[in-house]
Amino acid sequence: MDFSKVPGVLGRIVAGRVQDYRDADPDLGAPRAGERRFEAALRGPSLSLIAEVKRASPSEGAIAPLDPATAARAYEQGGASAISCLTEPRHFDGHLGALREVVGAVALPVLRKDFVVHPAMLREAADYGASAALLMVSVLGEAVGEYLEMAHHLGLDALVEVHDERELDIALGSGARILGVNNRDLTTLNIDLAVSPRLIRRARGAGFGGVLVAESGYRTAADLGPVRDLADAVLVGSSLARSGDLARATRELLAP
Ligand SMILES: O=P(O)(O)OC[C@@H](O)[C@@H](O)c1c[nH]c2ccccc12
Repeated sequence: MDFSKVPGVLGRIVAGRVQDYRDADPDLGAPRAGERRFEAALRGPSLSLIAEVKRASPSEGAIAPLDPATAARAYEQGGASAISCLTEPRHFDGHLGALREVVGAVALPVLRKDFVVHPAMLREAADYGASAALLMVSVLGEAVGEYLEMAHHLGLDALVEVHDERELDIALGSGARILGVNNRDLTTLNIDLAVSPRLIRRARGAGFGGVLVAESGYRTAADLGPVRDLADAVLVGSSLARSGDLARATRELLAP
């Protein structure tokens, strides 16, 4: 695949990951049974929360020096339904070891949050105990369908992420069961909370029956209003990570 056309900040992050995995073995090995734990955790009568272990980001720089296992436990105590763990090292201060620590610390399903550009990244996610991996249409384009099959081969759920109508149409055609709509444009880092409601309505209108996740930029319970009766789940990182009391911040975010 040619990733050199990915624009802006996202392009720079992706270029680093392409380098990191240039010589990695693409072999996935034998098929593994899928438990679909991540998907199941997000379905439910009320809005579910995926709480993210996020120590830094390109838009905010250092966020908080979280210990991944401690942070994940606090999110679990606060009522999160799943944990997202960033493993990208250069821009998000994540690492693969954090994934294993988080998986060992909580009973909740864990998402490997990274810029997947190589099959080995999915094999690692499964080897380190993740229940799911992020696949970004802004990075993979039409190849997202192949990556989805690889994730399922490994027994992983996939959160297929989109940011605009064109990406959504690719995701809908890929066979994705879990769709995430990112309010943040990763090429410019601008946030617009109107993006998730708009694309979630479009996905439902197109007959999508899977799980829908609104992502990025949510700080308060009030912020969740526009997606409360629309999305199955929200993905929140920075505002929880920065709060100083992660369990309490999680509880307050989920309070209706
Ligand atoms: O910190 P926030 O604004 O609550 O956002 C969390 C999450 O949505 C964000 O970290 C994210 C969404 N998609 C991504 C893709 C790669 C890296 C990070 C992300």
